[in-house]
Amino acid sequence: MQNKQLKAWGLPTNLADQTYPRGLIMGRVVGQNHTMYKVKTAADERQAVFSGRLANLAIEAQDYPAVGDWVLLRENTASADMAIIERLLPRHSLFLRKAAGRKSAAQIVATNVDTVFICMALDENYNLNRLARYLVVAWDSGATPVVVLTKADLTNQLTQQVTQVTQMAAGAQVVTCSVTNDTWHSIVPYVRPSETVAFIGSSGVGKTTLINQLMGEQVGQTQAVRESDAHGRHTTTSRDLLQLPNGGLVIDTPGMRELSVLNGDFKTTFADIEDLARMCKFNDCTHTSEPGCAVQAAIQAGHLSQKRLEGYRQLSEEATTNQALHGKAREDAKLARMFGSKKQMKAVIKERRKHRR
Ligand SMILES: Nc1nc2c(ncn2[C@@H]2O[C@H](COP(=O)(O)OP(=O)(O)OP(=O)(O)O)[C@@H](O)[C@H]2O)c(=O)[nH]1
Ligand SMILES: [Zn+2]
Repeated sequence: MQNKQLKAWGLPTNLADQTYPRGLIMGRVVGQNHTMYKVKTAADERQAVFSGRLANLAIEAQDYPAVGDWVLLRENTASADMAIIERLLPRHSLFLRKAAGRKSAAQIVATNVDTVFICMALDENYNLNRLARYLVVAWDSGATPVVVLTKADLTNQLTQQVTQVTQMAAGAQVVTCSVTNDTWHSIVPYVRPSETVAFIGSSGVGKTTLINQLMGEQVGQTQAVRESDAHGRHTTTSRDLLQLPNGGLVIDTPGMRELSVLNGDFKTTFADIEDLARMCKFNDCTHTSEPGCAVQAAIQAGHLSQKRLEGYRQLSEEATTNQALHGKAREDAKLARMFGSKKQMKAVIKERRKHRR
């Protein structure tokens, strides 16, 4: 009974079929504001905090609940309207990025997404390398990417751009839309009842505008918080999962100034290059000047662009660097947990050495 309502919110069969400890209530995280979560249960929508944070248990960003997650709640006897998220249920997709700044902490963008709309505007936002960046992260998330070229009314090179994007996004569907005419309908077939879609892309590409179109008559009721940024523009600052009139579920994400790659799926995004690389004479070919390099041969023959190879190289190097940094950040976090802080850790080590002498 309970499950039927939750299925409308995207509850997958494998989670619905499990038995859970008595007294726990299942729900989906539909909003988050710092440490406070908004959870939709079959009966209501309630505020909750995460037990892992209270107990200082969670170690990594991935261990925290995020918008899109399925969780188990425990009623809080001390405070009737504040529940506790006791358990985070397994995810079928996880969109992760490196948090802004030099520290290489991972940050969850959204979870349990079925289709991710990678939005790129056909104005000065148009950038094929950035698109590749979004694609490697999106393919890695487990969701299916669809490239949405927005503001089609602002370009006079539509055909050429669509061709370039289609080549770059091999394997992913590409649609164009504009809200000034009715072409925004091109995204509608991907928004199916009980399935979750997420919109990602730079700030200002028109994500919220598209969501408002999907909301139809409910325009203005999107709950995303709109705040003015430094340039006085309105921008999305919180993440929310909304139910559309057609039963589809949508997650708006704050615009990203930069999407740094932590984990990426290069096999899918750059399948052409990875296929060629397997035919190189040397296993560790760097595709620069080695004899028998199939990648360079493809460039000479005009089957592959040098620019694409450079984009591939840059992104995979970035992923390697970020993973190394991330590994170090994880190690530091572990030490901090064991010793309180790096300073304390050093004090402990010093103390031990003294005793050994
Ligand atoms: N010309 C044109 N303008 C559009 C189109 N879609 C959106 N815009 C405009 O672009 C601006 C930014 O749109 P938003 O929907 O707020 O962009 P966003 O991606 O949600 O931005 P963030 O919330 O900062 O991430 C607004 O002024 C919209 O009116 C379009 O198809 N054509
Ligand atoms: Zn090679």
